[in-house]
Amino acid sequence: MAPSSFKLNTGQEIPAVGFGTWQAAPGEVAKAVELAIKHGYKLIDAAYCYANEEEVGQGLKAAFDAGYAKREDIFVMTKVWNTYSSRVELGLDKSLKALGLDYVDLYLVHWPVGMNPNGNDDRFPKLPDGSRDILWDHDHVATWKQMEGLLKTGKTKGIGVCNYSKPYLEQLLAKADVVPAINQIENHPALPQQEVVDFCKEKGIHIVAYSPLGSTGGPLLQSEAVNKVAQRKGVSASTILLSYHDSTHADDNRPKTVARGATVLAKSVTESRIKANLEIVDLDAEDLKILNDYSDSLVKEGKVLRYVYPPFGINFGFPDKNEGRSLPNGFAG
Ligand SMILES: NC(=O)C1=CN([C@@H]2O[C@H](COP(=O)(O)OP(=O)(O)OC[C@H]3O[C@@H](n4cnc5c(N)ncnc54)[C@H](OP(=O)(O)O)[C@@H]3O)[C@@H](O)[C@H]2O)C=CC1
Ligand SMILES: O=C[C@H](O)[C@@H](O)[C@@H](O)[C@H](O)C(=O)O
Repeated sequence: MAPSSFKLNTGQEIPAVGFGTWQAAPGEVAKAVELAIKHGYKLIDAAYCYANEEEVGQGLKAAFDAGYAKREDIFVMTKVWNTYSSRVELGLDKSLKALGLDYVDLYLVHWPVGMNPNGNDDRFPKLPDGSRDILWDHDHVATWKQMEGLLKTGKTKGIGVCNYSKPYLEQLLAKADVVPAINQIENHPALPQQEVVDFCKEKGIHIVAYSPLGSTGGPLLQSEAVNKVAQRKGVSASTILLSYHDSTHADDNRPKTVARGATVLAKSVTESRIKANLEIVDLDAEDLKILNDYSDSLVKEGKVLRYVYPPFGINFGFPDKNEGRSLPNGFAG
């Protein structure tokens, strides 16, 4: 049986399946969050950068007012955006105000990068040539030190990161007093990211997989390997892509490689999909072999599919993206 939650290194329980809010447009995200909680989601993922936290907050309030859940039963996480990387408490205060909450369950670094806090836009400052206004001397470890300071404020119960590769995590852990509770990364059979997944497991950092369907429009739903498993199981391709993360050792005889034991976040503003995405099935060794063979072949051919890679121009240390400039305390190359 797939687990319904995982224990973090903070002692908190994080649900196995969560609800994403990126690109959920104003006008639809409040209802989507309310419906998600109504149908049983216990984890909501937000971010300052999504510019829709106020509506996410309205959805939370509507769900609480309707009695679908209590605040303490819902795990809420949000993220500090890059223009706030040197003022993380201000970033958190703004998110809490927008969400209408007095604490979040996890506060995350969204990307290990700083962007000009005094640039021409609050979220996406640009230079005259149209490129992002990056702080090239930004030290992502200094941001983490500020994150650690938040724990004593009571405004967040835990802290974590997103989009950290193994080399970046090594830099962070060398100077950290608090090990991140989670690393939220793009993860699916077409981007297994085994290097960072294994490293996180070794360090007690829980993986939260984003864009499990391949992000906008769910392109991975067309994958042949995924559909083959879906047919074997008599379920939809989306159920397979979501179950891929949650599968653990129901049966200890399974090869270790099948146990990802990660939390997965899926986004939808469509009620039928919101409901359907809660369905998790147990994948057996043969199912996982089909998916893992697909992953292995993409890795071997250098053809993994990374759908979310914003144009920062920075080398974040992911093996499939060895390009861009390095940051101090970042990827050494
Ligand atoms: N930390 C980070 O940097 C990142 C975090 N995230 C988080 O992860 C969440 C999930 O990732 P996201 O990139 O949104 O992409 P997903 O992989 O969740 O895919 C979302 C897309 O798939 C569609 N969809 C959802 N369910 C189904 C279904 N059952 N059948 C067919 N289509 C479906 C949605 O359409 P529709 O809504 O129209 O139904 C939408 O177009 C984000 O919303 C965000 O919270 C994501 C990216 C980066
Ligand atoms: O969380 C989702 C993604 O990371 C998203 O926040 C970024 O891709 C952002 O839109 C950007 O362009 O930098």
